[in-house]
Amino acid sequence: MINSKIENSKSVVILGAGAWGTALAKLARVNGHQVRLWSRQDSQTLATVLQDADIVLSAISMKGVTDVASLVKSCSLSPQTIFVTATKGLDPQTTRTPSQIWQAEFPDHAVVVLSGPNLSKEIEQELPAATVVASKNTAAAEMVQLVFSSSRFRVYTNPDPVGVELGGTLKNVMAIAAGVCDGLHLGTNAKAALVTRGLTEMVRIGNIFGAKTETFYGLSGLGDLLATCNSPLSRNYQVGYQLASGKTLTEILAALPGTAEGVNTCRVLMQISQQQNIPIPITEQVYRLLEAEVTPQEALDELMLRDIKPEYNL
Ligand SMILES: NC(=O)c1ccc[n+]([C@@H]2O[C@H](COP(=O)([O-])OP(=O)(O)OC[C@H]3O[C@@H](n4cnc5c(N)ncnc54)[C@H](O)[C@@H]3O)[C@@H](O)[C@H]2O)c1
Ligand SMILES: O=P(O)(O)OC[C@H](O)CO
Repeated sequence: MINSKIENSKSVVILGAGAWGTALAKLARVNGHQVRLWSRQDSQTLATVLQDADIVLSAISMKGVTDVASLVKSCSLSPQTIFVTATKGLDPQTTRTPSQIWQAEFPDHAVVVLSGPNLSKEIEQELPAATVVASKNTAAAEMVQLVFSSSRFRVYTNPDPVGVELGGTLKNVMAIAAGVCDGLHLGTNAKAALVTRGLTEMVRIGNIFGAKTETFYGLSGLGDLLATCNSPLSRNYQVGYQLASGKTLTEILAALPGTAEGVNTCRVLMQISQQQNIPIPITEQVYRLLEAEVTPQEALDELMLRDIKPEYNL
């Protein structure tokens, strides 16, 4: 039995009033919590909004996370305030994840990652969904679990924050590839191969960050990969689908509602792959396509004609 319609109502501040911040605000409000939604256009100062916050949840696009985290640092907060990050991206300057940025700014606070197969339009329509909240601080993750759990939003805890965070981040690049695959009408076999080999590539990158392999087989990895690679509601999938139809990236992004984080993530992953010398062939072809160095058909041919090899390096 979920007891999240708490006697003990929490004060939740959500930073970022875009599609995801707004959907998460609604979920916490339905459970009886006091929710304040802040965006950079807000007439109230951030310091006023943050007063007495039990939970500060960031649903800011990756490009704003570093600036907003340092803005929050200039405000006064209780030492018990829990930070939650729901951003799915990587910092292009440092290659850090959003939780690593928040934890570096607030080393004495608990930081929780929230990530899963959560297309915000479906959640706004009150369709059932599940997600994961992950932290090294189990009590903090359990508090966030209670705040958001309901009969239509099932929240699991997990002790591998970076693994949970990277599942949601890395699948965005695969969703661009899946959109291309569907846009080219390559069929179900091709899509299954792409998603499965994509997951192998996600695990390879995740292990460099210290993420656990098994985390990628859960909701935040495989789960979000399946949702995003199969739904036209995904902005990342839309980028790939429209690239396959011959549009340029500039044209696509100009008309896209909201953020497609996979574009920036793909560029950051290329830096990591060069520094660490790890093979990420699908990501590399998505990168070359985004940079207009190859056509969708050429990217496909490059992938199909790579050296043949065993499925696993045992
Ligand atoms: N929409 C979804 O279905 C969904 C689901 C799960 C996770 N996410 C992730 O959540 C994040 C936000 O996605 P979204 O769909 O809400 O995007 P969005 O484009 O609808 O909203 C982004 C928000 O970030 C804010 N922002 C951007 N740059 C900023 C800056 N420099 N300073 C302050 N604020 C800034 C914008 O004002 C806006 O409020 C992304 O990382 C996305 O991957 C989205
Ligand atoms: O619209 P996208 O591609 O950013 O995907 C949204 C969420 O990450 C799905 O879980």
